[in-house]
Formats: sequence, structure tokens, C-alpha cells
Amino acid sequence: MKRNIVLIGMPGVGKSTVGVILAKVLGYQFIDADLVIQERENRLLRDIIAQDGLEGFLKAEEKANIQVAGEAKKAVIATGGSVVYCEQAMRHLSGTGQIVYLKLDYDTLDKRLCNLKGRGVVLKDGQDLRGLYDERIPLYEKYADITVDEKNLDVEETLQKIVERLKQ
Ligand SMILES: Nc1ncnc2c1ncn2[C@@H]1O[C@H](COP(=O)(O)OP(=O)(O)OP(=O)(O)O)[C@@H](O)[C@H]1O
Ligand SMILES: O=C(O)C1=C[C@@H](O)[C@@H](O)[C@H](O)C1
Ligand SMILES: [Mg+2]
Repeated sequence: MKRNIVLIGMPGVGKSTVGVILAKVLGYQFIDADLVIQERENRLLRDIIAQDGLEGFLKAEEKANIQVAGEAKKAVIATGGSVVYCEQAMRHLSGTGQIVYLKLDYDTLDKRLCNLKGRGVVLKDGQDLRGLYDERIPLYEKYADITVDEKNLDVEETLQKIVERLKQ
């Protein structure tokens, strides 16, 4: 098995929730890239976006993920949903492990997400969840080594499906 497992997908698909349990099951380290960004910046994600704008946030996300890719060994890495806008970081992450795309249909995601801004989601002016979804899906598909569809699955079932799909 390649050494890291990198979870990508829309906000709220469960990269952080499932990632930490996956790490425990595999005996891997767990890294939440969003927390690395917050620690490096000493600010909340939503404050970085409010103060530096989306471009500024993506620069911080790019740097933090390149750092994570350089340091992580046998780790499950829960990325932020917007990491797929950071081409350089994605190249680094891809080089260190398997990219697992957690896929969820729009309607289920819409029900699950109630406070997008509070999460610090990278939303352009006037963009709604539908617009974000349509813009992001091709990017997640482009970078995915493995796609796991979690429709109608709970956290445990999603976890099980990821483990089954991981390449040796
Ligand atoms: N099958 C499932 N897999 C993962 N999470 C699920 C599932 N069903 C429901 N959930 C819930 O969905 C939420 C996922 O939130 P989480 O913060 O883990 O997403 P995330 O992908 O890390 O988002 P972000 O990009 O904002 O960091 C949690 O509240 C979790 O309990
Ligand atoms: O999908 C997004 O645009 C993001 C979601 C947040 O949880 C963070 O991962 C980050 O602020 C970006
Ligand atoms: Mg998360």
C-alpha cells in the first residue's frame, strides 16, 4: 500500500469524521489539513477568508498542504474541500499516497450542510451550494485514484467501503 491516504471531497462528506476512524483502524497517523492551516495562520478558517479573501485563503491552503505532504508518513490526511483548487499541493499529495474521493449526491449533501459560511467554505460572491457542487465535482474526479460513493451509507459503512477499496 502507498504510504498516505488522502481524503478529498465536498465540505460535509465526512473527510474528518471518517478519516480519524480510518487512521485508527489502519494504525496510521491522522492529519486534518484544515487544522494545520489554522495552526500555521493562528486564525480560524473563516477569519482567514474574511480577512485575506479567497485567493489569500487558497495560498495558505496550498502552503499548508505542501508542508503536510512533505511530513506525513503512513497518515490519513483529511483535506479541506477546496484543496483541489491548489494544483501544486495536489501534485505533492498525489505523490505521497492514494487519493480517495468521498462522493455524495447533491440532495443528501444539501440536507447535511446547514452552515456553509461557519465552516469557512470557499464560496465565490453569489455562489450557492449547487454552483459549488457543479464546479468542484470534475476536479475531485480528476484527482481521484479511488472513488467511494457514500449514498445511503452511515459512517461505519462508509469506513468499511473505503477499507475494501484501498489498493495494496
Ligand atoms: N456516511 C457518512 N460518512 C461520513 N459522515 C457522515 C455520514 N453520514 C453522516 N455523516 C455526518 O456528516 C458530517 C461530516 O462532517 P465532516 O466535518 O467530517 O466533513 P468534512 O468532509 O471533513 O468537511 P469539511 O470539508 O468542511 O472539513 C458529520 O456530522 C457526520 O456525522
Ligand atoms: O470546501 C471548502 O471550500 C472548505 C471547507 C472547509 O471545511 C475548509 O475545509 C476550508 O475552509 C474550505
Ligand atoms: Mg474536515
